[in-house]
Amino acid sequence: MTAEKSRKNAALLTPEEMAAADRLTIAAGVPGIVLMERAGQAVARAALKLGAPGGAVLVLCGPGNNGGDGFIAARCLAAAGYRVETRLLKAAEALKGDALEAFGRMDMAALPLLKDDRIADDAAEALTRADLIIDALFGAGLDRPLQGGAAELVEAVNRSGKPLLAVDLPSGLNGADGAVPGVAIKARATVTFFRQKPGHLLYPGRALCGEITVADIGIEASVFDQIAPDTFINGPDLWLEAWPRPDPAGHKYSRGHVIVFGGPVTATGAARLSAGAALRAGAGLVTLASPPDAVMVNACHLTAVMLKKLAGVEAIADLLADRRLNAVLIGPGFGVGDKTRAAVTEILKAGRATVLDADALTSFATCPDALFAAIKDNPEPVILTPHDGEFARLFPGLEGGKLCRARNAAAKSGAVVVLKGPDTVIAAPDGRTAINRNAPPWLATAGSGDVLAGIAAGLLAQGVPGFEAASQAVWLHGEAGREAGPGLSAEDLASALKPAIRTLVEKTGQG
Ligand SMILES: NC(=O)C1=CN([C@@H]2O[C@H](COP(=O)(O)OP(=O)(O)OC[C@H]3O[C@@H](n4cnc5c(N)ncnc54)[C@H](OP(=O)(O)O)[C@@H]3O)[C@@H](O)[C@H]2O)[C@@H](O)CC1
Ligand SMILES: Nc1ncnc2c1ncn2[C@@H]1O[C@H](COP(=O)(O)OP(=O)(O)O)[C@@H](O)[C@H]1O
Ligand SMILES: [K+]
Repeated sequence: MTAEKSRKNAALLTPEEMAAADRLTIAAGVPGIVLMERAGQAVARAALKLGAPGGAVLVLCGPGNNGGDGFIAARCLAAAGYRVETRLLKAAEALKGDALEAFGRMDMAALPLLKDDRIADDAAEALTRADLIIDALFGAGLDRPLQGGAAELVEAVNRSGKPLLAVDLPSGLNGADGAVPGVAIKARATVTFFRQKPGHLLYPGRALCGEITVADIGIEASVFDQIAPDTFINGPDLWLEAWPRPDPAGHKYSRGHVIVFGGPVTATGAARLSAGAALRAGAGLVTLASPPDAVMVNACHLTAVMLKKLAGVEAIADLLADRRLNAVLIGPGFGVGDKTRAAVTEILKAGRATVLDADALTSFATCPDALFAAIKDNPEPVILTPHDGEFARLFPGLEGGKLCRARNAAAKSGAVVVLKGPDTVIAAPDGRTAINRNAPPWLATAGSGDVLAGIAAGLLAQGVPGFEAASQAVWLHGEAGREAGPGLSAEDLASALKPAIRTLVEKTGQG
C-alpha cells in the first residue's frame, strides 16, 4: 500500500468534512438514500451481534438523517425476525429528504417518544420491554446541548441498563471534538461510517462509544482529493514511511547522537530514564550531561549511556560545538528557573533538533513568547511535550477542546506540541494533528513522560521529521505500556519498546 493510501486510512473526519464526503459522493452519482440504506444495514448487522435473535429492539429516531439510518435498521431487523418498535422524537411530519424516504420504506408505525416535552408513559414502558436499544437520535447534525424531553430521554435510556447501540455517534456527543455539552448516550457499541470522527477518540466522547465499527457505505477515498483532512489516528498508517531505516553499512554515528541535559544530584533519575529510552528508540549514541556532583550518581546507574560533566550553562555552547550531537533533550529533573531558561536558550541557539519537556517548559511560564521566538529561530524541529498543567502554564489563554488547543499551541510556538494524557494529541505548526488511542491507563505513572521525551529525542537523532518523530514516540510509548502491562513502573518501559520496534522494522521490510 502506498504511503498516501495508508494516510487516507488513518484520516479522521469532522462532521463538516463527512458531510462534504457525502455531498461529493452524491454528486458523483450515488443517491443519498443509497448511502443511508448501506448505513442502516450496517447498523442492523451490528445489532445482530448485540441482541439475541428474535429479541425486542427499540429504535429511537431523531428528526434528521441519523433517524433515517434508524428507520432502515428497524426495517432490516424486523425482516430478520426481531420484534422491532420504532419511536420518533419529533412528529413524522417534520421528516424530510432521505430520512422521509427511509421512513416510508420502513412501512411500520412509529409512536412518539415525548408528550408535552416529557417522556411519554408508553415510551417509558417500551424502554423497559427492550432487549436492545438503538440510538438514532442525533449524529453529525448535533449543534447544541440536548435539553428538555430529549435530555430526559437520554438519561432514562442510560439508566435503563439495556445494551445501547449508537448510530454514528452516541447522541449528545460532538463528533468534532469529543465534547459533551449537555447529556449523552453511553453506548455499548457505535457504528460509524467511512471514517471515524475525532469525537470517537477524544475524551469524554471516547468513553461513551463502546466498541466502534467503521462501516463501508461506498464513499470512495478519492473524496480526500478535495477534502484534504488534517487530523489522523496516530499509528503506523500515518507515519510508517518515515520510520528510520538504519544504513546496513552504517555505524553508530550515522544513527545519531542524543545529548540529554540532566539535573542536580538530588534529581538525577528523570534524565536517566530519558537517556535510556533514547538509546532504545534507536539513537546510535546517547550522552547524559549533568552537573559535576551528579555525574557519579549517574555513573552508578548507567552502562551504555555515556556521561559528561557540565560545569554550567556557559559550557553548553562549547559542548554543542560538536555537530555530531544532533539531538538534544532538556527538562526532566533539570529544575525550574533562570538557569533552565538560559540553558534552553543556548540549546535552541545551537540549532539542533530538540525536545523540551517538564521543567524546560515550566521555566518559561513567565515569558513564553521568548521561548517561541527562540524556537522559530532554530531551523531544526522542536518538540514540546507538556501535560495539561504544563500546557496551561505555557499557553495561558488557549482554551477549547484538546485538538484545538494543541493545534493553536503548535501554530503559536512553531514547535510540534504533544499534549499528553489518555488521548494524547500531537500537533504540527502546519496544522496536521494526530490523536493517540493505544495508551493504557497504567502509563500514568511517575517518570513515564520522561521516557516518552527520550523516545522522541532518539527518533529525532535518526533524522525523523518533528511531527512524525513525536507521533511515533507517542505510539511506541503506548505499545510499550501495553507490553509492560499493569503494574509497570517507568523503568520497565524502555525495554518493553522492543516488540513494537521489531514490528515496525518488519513492516518496513528491514527484518
Ligand atoms: N454524511 C453522510 O455521509 C451520511 C450521513 N448519514 C447519517 O446522517 C447523520 C447526519 O444527519 P443530519 O445532518 O441530518 O443530522 P442529525 O444528526 O440527524 O441531526 C440533525 C437534526 O437534529 C436537530 N438538532 C440538532 N441538535 C439538536 C439538539 N441539541 N436538540 C434538538 N435537536 C437538535 C436538527 O434540527 P434543528 O432543530 O437544528 O432544526 C436536525 O433536525 C449522520 O450522523 C449519519 O447518521 C448516513 O445516512 C450515511 C451518510
Ligand atoms: N489515563 C491515561 N491513560 C494513558 N496514558 C496516560 C494517562 N494519563 C497519563 N498518561 C500518559 O503518561 C505519561 C505521563 O507523563 P507526565 O505527566 O509527564 O509524567 P512524568 O512527569 O511523571 O513523567 C504521558 O505520556 C501521558 O500521555
Ligand atoms: K446517534
